[in-house]
Amino acid sequence: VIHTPHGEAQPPKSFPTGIVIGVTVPLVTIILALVAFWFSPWRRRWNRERILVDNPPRVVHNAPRVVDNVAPDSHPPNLALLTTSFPAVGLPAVVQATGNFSEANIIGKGGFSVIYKGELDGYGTVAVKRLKQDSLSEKIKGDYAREIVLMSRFTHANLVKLLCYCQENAECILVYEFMRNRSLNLYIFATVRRR
Ligand SMILES: Nc1ncnc2c1ncn2[C@@H]1O[C@H](COP(=O)(O)OP(=O)(O)OP(=O)(O)O)[C@@H](O)[C@H]1O
Repeated sequence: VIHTPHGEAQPPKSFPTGIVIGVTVPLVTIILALVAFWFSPWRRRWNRERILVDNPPRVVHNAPRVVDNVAPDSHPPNLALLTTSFPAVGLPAVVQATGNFSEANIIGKGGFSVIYKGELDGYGTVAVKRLKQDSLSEKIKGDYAREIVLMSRFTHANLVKLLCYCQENAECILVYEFMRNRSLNLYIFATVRRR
């Protein structure tokens, strides 16, 4: 209570409601938008794009062409793959590496794939990303081919290395270097945050 010179008691002055609402509502909206963005797939894509923009591709000129790696009796490779130079691996080798895609070797699940840990001849410990058969739409196959074309041209500390691929018997499989002990997100996003 505030006392005037005349001794009359006056109620304490508060901020006008309009100002309080005018400041609080935009502030809360901005905070909610930031939280939503932080957990959204857009942030992941944005981070990936920043890595690619900051680090232009290093084109590999001397790797063997994909077409040289395709066994004569296997399916013809996707057209997009012919434009790249990248090692393919046979399905029997991947089956052996993952213990016939054993449940015990599953280390992760993606939206369209299951990821297995494996020991692949010539590569050592690897992560095998096997696209789910029920997810193999034309779009997903296109994304798979694009991932091979793009990843075969990039080498960067923040990108998990794609070692080879397997496209046989309707299987679409990507073989990556195995990242030990930690979530991939930590590898992918950590350096971007430090910048
Ligand atoms: N190279 C790797 N080394 C170790 N673990 C891996 C590797 N790749 C994937 N994983 C494991 O699998 C999980 C899912 O992988 P990832 O995030 O690549 O799937 P995704 O991109 O969601 O899949 P999709 O393309 O099907 O949507 C990861 O969180 C991680 O635990």
